[in-house]
Amino acid sequence: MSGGTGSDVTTDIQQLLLSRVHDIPDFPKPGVLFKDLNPLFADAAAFAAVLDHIASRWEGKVDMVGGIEARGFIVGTPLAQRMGVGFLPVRKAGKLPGETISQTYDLEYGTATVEVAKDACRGKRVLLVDDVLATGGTASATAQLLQRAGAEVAGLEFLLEVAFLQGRALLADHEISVVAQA
Ligand SMILES: O=P(O)(O)OC[C@H]1O[C@H](OP(=O)(O)OP(=O)(O)O)[C@H](O)[C@@H]1O
Ligand SMILES: Nc1ncnc2[nH]cnc12
Repeated sequence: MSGGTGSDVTTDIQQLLLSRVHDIPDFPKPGVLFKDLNPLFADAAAFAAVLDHIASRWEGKVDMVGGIEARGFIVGTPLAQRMGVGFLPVRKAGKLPGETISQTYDLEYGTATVEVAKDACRGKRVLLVDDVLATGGTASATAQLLQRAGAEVAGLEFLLEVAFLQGRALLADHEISVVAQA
């Protein structure tokens, strides 16, 4: 789902994914409806189908898959393996050894800083992946980070978009795809 239309196959994938999202009210703080994708990750066949769907969309168009700690690692590592490209870990502050570049951003429930190793993605076409697109703060900060690190952000892919938070508005300069919207 990139522009809001979809084939029957896409609809099947959307339904499959949505059937494996657990809504948790007031987590991690009051007023947030947390979208828990652990039921998808726990279902090998459903998760594989979703990963195959994403891989077919980006195959041949990227040199690396970048995943945002922590849930982006769950999605990004198996996706990179499927696509036959390397995985780029985008980590929260203070976790990476060596020289790093960092970017701070606001979250729906706090603030955070992401970091990448200084020379890990220079000149590479990177597909940035995460489980959820909410306010867009994490993804937008990470896209800026990768560009500052010399990468081309070839696109961004999310399993689930929390549409009412309008995170896409922060990512208007990028190609975005989401498997499903909630
Ligand atoms: O669009 P946004 O409003 O920026 O929110 C989306 C981000 O929030 C969640 O991560 P979180 O920061 O909770 O960390 P985690 O992956 O370690 O659970 C999610 O995995 C995204 O990275
Ligand atoms: N509502 C939400 N559900 C799951 N992950 C999130 N990250 C930011 N907002 C979220």
